[in-house]
Amino acid sequence: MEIRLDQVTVDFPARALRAVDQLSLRIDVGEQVALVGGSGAGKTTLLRVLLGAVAPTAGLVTVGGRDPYRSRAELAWLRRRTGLIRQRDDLVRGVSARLNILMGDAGRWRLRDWFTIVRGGIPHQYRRRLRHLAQQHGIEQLLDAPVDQLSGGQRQRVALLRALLPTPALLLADECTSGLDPERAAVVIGQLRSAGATLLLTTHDLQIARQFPRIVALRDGRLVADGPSLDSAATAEIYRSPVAADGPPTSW
Ligand SMILES: Nc1ncnc2c1ncn2[C@@H]1O[C@H](COP(=O)(O)OP(=O)(O)OP(=O)(O)O)[C@@H](O)[C@H]1O
Repeated sequence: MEIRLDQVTVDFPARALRAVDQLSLRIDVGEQVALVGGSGAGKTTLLRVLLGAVAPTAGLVTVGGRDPYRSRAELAWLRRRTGLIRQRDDLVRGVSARLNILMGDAGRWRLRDWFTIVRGGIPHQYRRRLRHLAQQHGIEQLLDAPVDQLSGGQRQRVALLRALLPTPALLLADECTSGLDPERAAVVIGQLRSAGATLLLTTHDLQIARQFPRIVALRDGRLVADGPSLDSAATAEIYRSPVAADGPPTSW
C-alpha cells in the first residue's frame, strides 16, 4: 500500500512537545523501509499516525490513497489491510497460539466463525493458510499450546503470524526485533520481507536497518536522511540525540 505524508506535524500540547515536525515522505507499494532514530525521535508516533490512531496537528496523510482521519469507513478499510507487530508481547494470555493467530482477522469473523472457534476449531477459510504459515515459521506443533507456555521467540512468531494471517497489504513493525539475538532478528526480518506487503519497520539498531533497501532516519520528529544507506553525517546526526549523550547504544 502506498504511503504519503505531506508536511505532517504531531503536537502533544499537554507536554508542549512536537513529536513529528513537518514530515514529508512517500513510500511506494511493496517498498520495504527501515525507520531509524534514537529514543523519542518520533518513530512510534509516525506508525500511529499511519494506523489512524494519532491525528496529525497539521499536514496530510494518505495510506492506500485513503485518509484514515476522514471517516470511520476509511479507517476500517485501512485497518483491515494493515498488520501490526509491536515490541511488547501483546498476545492474549491463557489461550492457545492458534486462537491468538486467528484473532488477527477477528474483525471479519461471522457468527458461525465464532461458534467454530469457541468449540476449538478453525473456520474453513483459515485452515490452509494457518497451516501453511505455521509450517513456514516452524510452530505447527505449538498451535494448541497456551501462549504462556511458549518461549519469547515462539511468542514472537505467534504475533508475526497473527499479523500475517489476513494477508496484509501494509505491515507496520515497531521495534519487533529488539531483545532478539542477531541471527533470530535476521530470520524475523527475512520473514517480514518475504510477506509481499509494503513494510515499515522501526528500529534503533543500524545492523537491522542495513538489511533494508531503504532507510529513513528521524531526529526530533524531523527527517534527517532517506536513502539506501546512512552516511556518517546522518548517523552522527541521530547520535546527537539527548538520549545518546552518554554514548551510542552498543548495537549501533
Ligand atoms: N500520547 C503521548 N502524549 C504525550 N507525549 C507523547 C505521546 N506519545 C509519544 N509522546 C512523546 O513523543 C515523543 C516521540 O515519541 P515516540 O514514541 O514516537 O518516539 P520513538 O522514536 O518511537 O522512541 P522509542 O524508540 O523510545 O520508542 C517522545 O518524547 C514521547 O515521550
